[in-house]
Amino acid sequence: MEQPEQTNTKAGFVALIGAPNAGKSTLLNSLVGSKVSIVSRKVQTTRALVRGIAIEGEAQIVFVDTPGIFKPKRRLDRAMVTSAWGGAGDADVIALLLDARKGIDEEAEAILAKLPELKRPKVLILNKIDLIERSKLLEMAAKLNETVPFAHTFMISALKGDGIQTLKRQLAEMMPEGPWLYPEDQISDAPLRMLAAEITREKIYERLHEELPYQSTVETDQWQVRPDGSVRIEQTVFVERDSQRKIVLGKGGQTIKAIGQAARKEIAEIAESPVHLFIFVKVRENWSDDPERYREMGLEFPRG
Ligand SMILES: Nc1nc2c(ncn2[C@@H]2O[C@H](COP(=O)(O)OP(=O)(O)OP(=O)(O)O)[C@@H](O)[C@H]2O)c(=O)[nH]1
Repeated sequence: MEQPEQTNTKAGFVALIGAPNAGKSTLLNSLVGSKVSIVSRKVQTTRALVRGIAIEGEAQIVFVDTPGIFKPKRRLDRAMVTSAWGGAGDADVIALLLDARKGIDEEAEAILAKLPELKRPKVLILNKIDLIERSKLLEMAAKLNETVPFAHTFMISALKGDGIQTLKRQLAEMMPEGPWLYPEDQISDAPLRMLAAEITREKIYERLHEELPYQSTVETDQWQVRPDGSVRIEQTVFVERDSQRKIVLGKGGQTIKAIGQAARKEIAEIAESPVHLFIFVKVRENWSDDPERYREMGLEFPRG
């Protein structure tokens, strides 16, 4: 793994919580770089989706999205809200991103009421400060800090780049010491790999959720850009029993074929290039107890 040789590296997860339009994508783009914008498509079935990986000095900061927390609408979203909060609870830092111009609306209040349940360090990020008077901004920050004790409050304009460097530096500071979670040469496509896995998982779920509730996980093992610009992707679906493997494959491989076709189409859209997708189905007992599988999903293995 390529990373600075010193032992004082830091790495961790930041759960970025923000209502639609708060400016999450804009912020991630300026923290992480251009690649992440490709990943703005919402996959709402996920527990925690890696949206981008930023490097600041010796620190690697992995931003995960916790979708569905704000006003979940679809049935599946509602079912995932509990675990989305769980995902945020596993993060090293929880960052609440609010549109300062909107003030503290109903959605923000609902989040603020739940935040204290998560026993992790929290930071407040007030975005779009270019659109609001300073006195109003300070008033809002004070009010929010009365409700929830935030470790830090940042006032930024994601669009104009104001306050971004300070935010990045402070988040890096807050990461726990430890080796980097992703090798440097994989950083740019890590969110895409993860998203591609999520898409395939979504397709499996859509077709088989009655027969296969939460018993499969998907990993992207290979993401190789070929000279003609197409991408060769290999994924593995892990199930817990051979009977489940048979279900995923279907009669004469029909089910996995249909899943693969649907997934390939969507992955090609996010990759913005033709995709050759190869899916393998493997039985691995107790994958849900294996820390490595969690890391692959961009999650920390639940402690205790
Ligand atoms: N004026 C101003 N506009 C901003 C700022 N940050 C984001 N915006 C705008 O707010 C809108 C929503 O921004 P997005 O980054 O798409 O926000 P998002 O909906 O949270 O992102 P998703 O998670 O992808 O849905 C866009 O039109 C942005 O240009 C800011 O600091 N100032």
